Amino acid sequence: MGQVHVLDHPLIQHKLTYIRDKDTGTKEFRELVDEVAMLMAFEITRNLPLQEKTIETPVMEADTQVLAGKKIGLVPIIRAGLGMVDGMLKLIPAAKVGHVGLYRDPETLKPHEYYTKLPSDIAERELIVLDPMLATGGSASEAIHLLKKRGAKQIRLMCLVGAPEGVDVIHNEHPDVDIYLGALDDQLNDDGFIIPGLGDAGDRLYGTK
Ligand SMILES: O=P(O)(O)OC[C@H]1O[C@H](OP(=O)(O)OP(=O)(O)O)[C@H](O)[C@@H]1O
Ligand SMILES: O=c1cc[nH]c(=O)[nH]1
Ligand SMILES: [Mg+2]
Repeated sequence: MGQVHVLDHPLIQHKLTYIRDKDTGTKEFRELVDEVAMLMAFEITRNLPLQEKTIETPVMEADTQVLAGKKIGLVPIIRAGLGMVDGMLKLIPAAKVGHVGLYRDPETLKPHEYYTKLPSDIAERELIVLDPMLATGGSASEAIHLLKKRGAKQIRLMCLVGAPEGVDVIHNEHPDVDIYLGALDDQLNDDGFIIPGLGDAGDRLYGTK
């Protein structure tokens, strides 16, 4: 079964508080999501492989390390996942970006795909699926199914806020996928919203309420 990592760095938790606050407006919300994505990128890249490199410092020769060049792919789930891309790219600028467009039907809560465009070499890349919200898990699970159908082999999922229901769905349907969250919240309400959550991430990012 995949692991769940709650990234409890104080800066992430502090910024998440203001992301959750209903009085935070669109501009600030977008900036905070960008910043938290960057901080989460710092944590999620801890496992990147290094290789030895010998250099000359001004004083002497030194055996040091540089990134081994593992290929990364970011896959935001449109719309809300787009808000996390720039923050990730600040720390992983060489990553390629694929897009999966899904919306959740408000009645059935089932995801509907409307757009997919991926780098041609996803099978060779470690993919990080981005979406601020992991609620029922339907959207993230569908995105991961879709990536696997197109050849993806290594996938991780990164969300700002998750519900236990969504975590269970990913564990059951994709036991090979580790999940990285800013917070694991209590549960879903009757409308399928995470509580306490932060509301509708896409609407808050783009001001479409
Ligand atoms: O885990 P789930 O129950 O599937 O819910 C989570 C999904 O719902 C939201 O997207 P939404 O459908 O609102 O689309 P949007 O990003 O275009 O607003 C969110 O960004 C996730 O993609
Ligand atoms: O709480 C939720 C659940 C699904 N989608 C959101 O944007 N927020
Ligand atoms: Mg939405």
